[in-house]
Order: sequence, then structure tokens, then C-alpha cells
Amino acid sequence: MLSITNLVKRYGKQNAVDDITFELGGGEVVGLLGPNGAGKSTTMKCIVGLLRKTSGEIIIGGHDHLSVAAKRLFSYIPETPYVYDLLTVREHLQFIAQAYDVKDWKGKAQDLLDLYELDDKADKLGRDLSKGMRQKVSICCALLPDPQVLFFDEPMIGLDPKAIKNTRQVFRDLKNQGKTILVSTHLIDSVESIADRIMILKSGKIIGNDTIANLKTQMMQSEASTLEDLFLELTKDEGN
Ligand SMILES: Nc1ncnc2c1ncn2[C@@H]1O[C@H](COP(=O)(O)OP(=O)(O)OP(=O)(O)O)[C@@H](O)[C@H]1O
Repeated sequence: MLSITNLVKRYGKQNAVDDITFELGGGEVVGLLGPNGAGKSTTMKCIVGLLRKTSGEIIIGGHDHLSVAAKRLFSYIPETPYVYDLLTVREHLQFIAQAYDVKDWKGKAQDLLDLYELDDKADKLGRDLSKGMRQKVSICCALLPDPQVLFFDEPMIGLDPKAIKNTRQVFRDLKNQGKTILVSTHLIDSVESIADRIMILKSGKIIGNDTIANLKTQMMQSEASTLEDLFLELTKDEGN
């Protein structure tokens, strides 16, 4: 469903994404882990076309990632939520529904507003929303068109505990519906229970790409007592 070949994104002399190649099969849920500055957001932004890649190929559902056909297939939840200042919460959902031609959108939008406890904020303007509320609106907008592929960049940051719990359930539901999901995070425990596979990015390179089951086997054979410890072990700098 997603195929990335030799992706490079250079800022000046620095390769923020340094020749990475990977695939996500249809229905696969993959966690993209890495320390600060590893290149997770840059990879995501290149995939969704917000940043121009330096080189490489990105194919979504058989289409070049910049084509309209590819864009119809996916939603992206950015690390920093962007909302329109002068649209209300409900108008955001209406806008997405009209842009993506979502049938019977009102009922679906209401379910999302209820799930994320935004119903009483539905008439608030974007500019008056807190960071967490913006994040919730961003997630609702991404879910409304019912895309096949979802790219979540640090989705839990800024959410309250209830919204985190709901988002975990949303992940499980999406997985059961056979959606393909790439979710970037610093926190392995936020994806441990739903991811089929974990990719570890460090200094723009993929240094680990394995199933949760295999990582757990590796964990037992090492000094690590949790996957978090194993992740820290794999990503630690030489000399530390
Ligand atoms: N606009 C930019 N100009 C120059 N360098 C950048 C720019 N954006 C990111 N970088 C650099 O690219 C590298 C990768 O950054 P990126 O934001 O993709 O990392 P990340 O893994 O998402 O980090 P975090 O977990 O902190 O969000 C970092 O070294 C960062 O300093």
C-alpha cells in the first residue's frame, strides 16, 4: 500500500532522511520510532507531499504520492495541528466532508464529536481552541473521509488521558477495518499493543525494522526488560 525507495531529504548539507527504503502492506500497522531529530516528521511530511523530497520514490496504493489518486487514499495528522481561525469545529468537518465528498457526513461527524467530547465546542472558532482541542479536531477531520491509509505524527502529544484512551481504541478499530497505518512516536508503549511492526529511525537511517514478536524475543536475549529499554539500547549514541 505504501512503498518508499531510496528516500533522501537534505537540508543544506544534512541528510535529515538518509536513503531509506521500506514498504507497508495493506492492513499493516507500523510504528515509526526514533529519538528527537531522527527524521520521523521529515519522512512523514515527504510522504504526504508537504516537503519536497531530495530524491527517491514514494508510491501510495500504486500511485505517485503527489497524484490526486494517491491523495484520495490517505489522511495525515500532523505533529502540530493546524486549524482554520475563522471556521468553527463543525465547519471544519463540513469543509472536509465537502472536499472529500463524504456521504451522510453529519451523522459521522456527530459520532466523532461525541467520541472526542467536542460536541459542546462545535460552534467555537478554530482560533479559540486549546492545543489539545485543535489536535482532536485534526484527528476528527482525518477520520471523517474514512481513508484507506493514515499517517499519524505523534498523535498522543497534547491529548488528555481520555482522548489518548479513545485514540488507542480508534487505532484498534481502524486496524480491525483493515486500514494501513504509519504512526510516529517517541513512546513505544503507545503503539506496542496495536503495531504489527516497529521501524526504528536514527540520524535519518532505519536501524531496526521488525515485528513486535521478534523485538520481544530480542529483548529477552538482551539486558532489556521492556521494549522501551530495548529501544533506548538500540538508539543510544556510541560512547554513552
Ligand atoms: N526546516 C528545517 N531546516 C533545517 N533542518 C531541519 C528542518 N526541519 C528539520 N530539520 C532537521 O532534520 C532532522 C530531522 O528532524 P525531524 O523533525 O524530522 O525529526 P523527528 O524525528 O521528527 O524529531 P522529533 O521527535 O523531535 O519531532 C533534525 O536534525 C532537524 O534539526
